[in-house]
Amino acid sequence: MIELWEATVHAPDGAVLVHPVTATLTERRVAVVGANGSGKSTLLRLLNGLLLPTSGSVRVHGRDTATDGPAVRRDVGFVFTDPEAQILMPTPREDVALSLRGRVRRKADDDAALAVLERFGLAAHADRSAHGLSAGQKQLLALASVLATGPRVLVCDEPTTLLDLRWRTHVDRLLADLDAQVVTATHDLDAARRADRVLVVDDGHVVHDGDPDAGVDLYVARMTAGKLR
Ligand SMILES: Nc1ncnc2c1ncn2[C@@H]1O[C@H](COP(=O)(O)OP(=O)(O)OP(=O)(O)O)[C@@H](O)[C@H]1O
Repeated sequence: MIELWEATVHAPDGAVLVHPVTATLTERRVAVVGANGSGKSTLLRLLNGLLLPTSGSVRVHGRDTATDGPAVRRDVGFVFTDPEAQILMPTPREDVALSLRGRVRRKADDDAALAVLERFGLAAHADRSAHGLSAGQKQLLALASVLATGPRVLVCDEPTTLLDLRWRTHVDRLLADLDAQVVTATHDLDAARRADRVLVVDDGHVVHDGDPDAGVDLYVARMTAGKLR
């Protein structure tokens, strides 16, 4: 469960990037939609304490991101739009194994890492350079490594943007089947309609919070009518 109470984000120059948001997210699948630069990523970064609200609070499973950041981040996995930001090791196998084992290296984890990579179509690349992967493969690796940590909540910032149709479908299914709560910022409106709850962000304001179809319809109407703030 994620609880935002009057959570607000100001830029250093005082501009309001996220206007006060109060919401209790209990649904398993929550989608966040909005135009480029509307504040989706900023809102998502609040959810694991990557960014702290400048006023108000954010709690995950009862823990405040401001006072209990490390514990929150153990529970909340975050998949960035740019996979380069989270590939830490030279090869895919090592990257996933690091997530599985923490700091102690064990052969069993290297084998388990290969099984994880298999699920993401990356087994053949397990021992090649992670930075030599294609953009879509890097996105799959970033997702595989985060899922290997077994998060209770997964926050994804446009996780399928770089993927071809086959892998987008695969990742959509995989996310749908996870036990973890998943909060996703997405420009894929069909995926947003399949969520349990949709938040629409417009110029830092949450202008809809609730029914997915109504939210996506509102977003499309605002975009096509040019009624962005
Ligand atoms: N540290 C910061 N200082 C000033 N402005 C910022 C800062 N971080 C983000 N912004 C601005 O806040 C706004 C929202 O950015 P954000 O990345 O949250 O948008 P987004 O909805 O995720 O966009 P996209 O769909 O393009 O990824 C943008 O105008 C961005 O330039």
